Amino acid sequence: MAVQFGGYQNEIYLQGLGDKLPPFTTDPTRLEGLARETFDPGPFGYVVGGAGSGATVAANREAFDRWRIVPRMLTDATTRDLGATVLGQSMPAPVLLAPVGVQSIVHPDGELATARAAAALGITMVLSTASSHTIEEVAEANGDGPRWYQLYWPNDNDVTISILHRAKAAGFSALVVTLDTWTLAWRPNDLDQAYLPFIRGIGNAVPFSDPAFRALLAKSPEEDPTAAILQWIPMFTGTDKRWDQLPFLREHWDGPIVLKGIQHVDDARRASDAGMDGIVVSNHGGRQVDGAVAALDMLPEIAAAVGDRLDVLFDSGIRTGADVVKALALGAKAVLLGRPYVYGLGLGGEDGVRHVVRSVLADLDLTLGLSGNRTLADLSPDTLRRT
Ligand SMILES: Cc1cc2nc3c(=O)[nH]c(=O)nc-3n(C[C@H](O)[C@H](O)[C@H](O)COP(=O)(O)O)c2cc1C
Ligand SMILES: O=C(O)C(=O)c1ccccc1
Repeated sequence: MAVQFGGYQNEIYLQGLGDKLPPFTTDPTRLEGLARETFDPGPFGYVVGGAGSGATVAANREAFDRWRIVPRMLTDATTRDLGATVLGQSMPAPVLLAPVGVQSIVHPDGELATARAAAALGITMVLSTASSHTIEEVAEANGDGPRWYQLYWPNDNDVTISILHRAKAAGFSALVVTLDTWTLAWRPNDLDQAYLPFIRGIGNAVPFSDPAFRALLAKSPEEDPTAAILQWIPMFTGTDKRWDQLPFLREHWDGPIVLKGIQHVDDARRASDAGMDGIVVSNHGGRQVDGAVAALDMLPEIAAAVGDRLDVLFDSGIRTGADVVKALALGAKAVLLGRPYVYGLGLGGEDGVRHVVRSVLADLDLTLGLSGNRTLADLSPDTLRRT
């Protein structure tokens, strides 16, 4: 049975009869403003921020704005099925939670809250290598929920193997390898406040918990946390990685592998030629290359080139149900939600994440139906008009 995500609408109206309001806004585009009022300036600047002038953060949104949905009438779309199959896994909706590091900077429960919210909805979470809680703790909080692991590919092979082992043993089913963040971009929001969470020892549990990494240190992370972090940072970003090293991951990861941060069609082809199972077309939410093309603008060409050979996922700029419709119509099988759920986490912990995700999914369900589409298979470039 398809989950009727649009039911959140009725639930909210009916709760209103008992004078109960939703925890905060149901409009994900207003979350940034709410977060600005409530988060500490360091964490807020970090989450909202982008590379350089912010041109690519803005471009990601402008790209969505150039596409409009063309609704169809009198179709059989009264009840929808948002079900999707990604990497052979069936999902109740084509939305995953993007890997976001150091979530404890916005809420003490961090990734544990995100894991619980995702599990409650049956939505797949992607856990960052830069998680504030250990791989094992997040897996426990996620319970029977579906989960993937995002790798920042360490330069040290023993550390990589250790992390992959732990993720597999903890029930993470797919590996998402992020390629676009082998160093951090020039990020004026963070630089102006001299704020970088993990260098302050906030938020990243992996360096402190991983036995293979600990074995490399002269002093334990408990004795000298700064030295541990300073050794971790250059190692875990994968500066020495090249295309010909992908077989190493195949050797040490028994499951599907997805490359995240693909923006050029030739890189998408290389991923496919390397036997990857999927890609995430993404510019990291505009946080890495200022002036980079909007991720959505590259999606149609990439989907046309490799969409029949691997699963094309998308992120960077998804805010509303309509945005999900647009990305799917342009060739994505599923999308990753980024900043909106992080704002939800900061505003309301587990319930806040749940509220944001339910809002996006309800909006998606209703927008899909009202535009005349019953399933995701009904979406195509023909659903949209470029304006
Ligand atoms: C605060 C923050 C931390 C992030 N940390 C990671 C990370 O650890 N690993 C990763 O692959 N992507 C990371 N990302 C990128 C997201 O996975 C995703 O690509 C991006 O948020 C999508 O853009 P959007 O938030 O504008 O939708 C981070 C993004 C933000 C906002
Ligand atoms: O800030 C980011 O975008 C990001 O990807 C990251 C990198 C290292 C640690 C935490 C998050």
